Amino acid sequence: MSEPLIRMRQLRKVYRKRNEEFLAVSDVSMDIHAGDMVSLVGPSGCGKSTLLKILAGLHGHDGGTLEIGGGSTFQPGRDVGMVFQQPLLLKWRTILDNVLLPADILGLDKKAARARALALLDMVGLSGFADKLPYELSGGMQQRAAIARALVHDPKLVLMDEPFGALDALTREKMNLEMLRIWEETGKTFVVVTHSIQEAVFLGTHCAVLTAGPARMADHFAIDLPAPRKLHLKTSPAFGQHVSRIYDLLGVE
Ligand SMILES: Nc1ncnc2c1ncn2[C@@H]1O[C@H](COP(=O)(O)OP(=O)(O)OP(=O)(O)O)[C@@H](O)[C@H]1O
Repeated sequence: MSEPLIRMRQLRKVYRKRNEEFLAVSDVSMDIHAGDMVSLVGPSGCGKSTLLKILAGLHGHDGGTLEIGGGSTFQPGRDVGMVFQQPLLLKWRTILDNVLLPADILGLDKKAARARALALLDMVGLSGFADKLPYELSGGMQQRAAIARALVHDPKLVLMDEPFGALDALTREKMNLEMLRIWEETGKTFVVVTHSIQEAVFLGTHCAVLTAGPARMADHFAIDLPAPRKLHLKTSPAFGQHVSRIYDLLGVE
């Protein structure tokens, strides 16, 4: 098998404030290969966002090893796209200009970036909305614009922190399907944090389960459900078995 895009071994993160120490992430070990869709699931406070921030280069780590790039150079600013729980669109910029923001910051060729942004807006189903302002779009549409923004500079790795947590249940299910389609079309590596065990199983080719108190990585396993995944898959015994496995790991009866 090819070298993983990300290799973590006994990764550990301690937050320090004056004399206090708080172990936020303990002994996380896993390989993530290019093209994987990895879901990170676990209870509130177990260190999911911390792990994402380490992968994004926003935080360092205190122990263990992290190798990103699979042998080639990897610059977090250039090679990572981020999606957050809220779309965080700039309200005075049009949707197109919001999507172009990373390209502007990185100083990419304007003409090529604009063409790519328009193609991405088309891919996320917002082709008629390039000139609108964020307030003219629904929450789900804004989050789709945020996904296009995360892809505009053609990153190798897309990190998503609870991307659909603020959406209603039905929109969230639709966005799950959209996201799987976008992931398949782009062929990129996605790491997605979620509180939802069902969402973790539905989206992931692999799932990492983290537990709190103490923070640790409980398991990391492949989710070998058939593609393309449709919502009815959630009623299948195989889907239920993966969900049960995560319930057991999290100690939920
Ligand atoms: N900058 C910080 N300084 C000190 N402690 C922090 C900091 N950021 C997070 N923590 C603590 O580290 C632990 C893990 O936080 P983190 O945000 O990674 O958890 P999470 O699993 O993403 O939680 P949630 O699902 O609620 O967003 C929490 O107990 C949190 O209080």
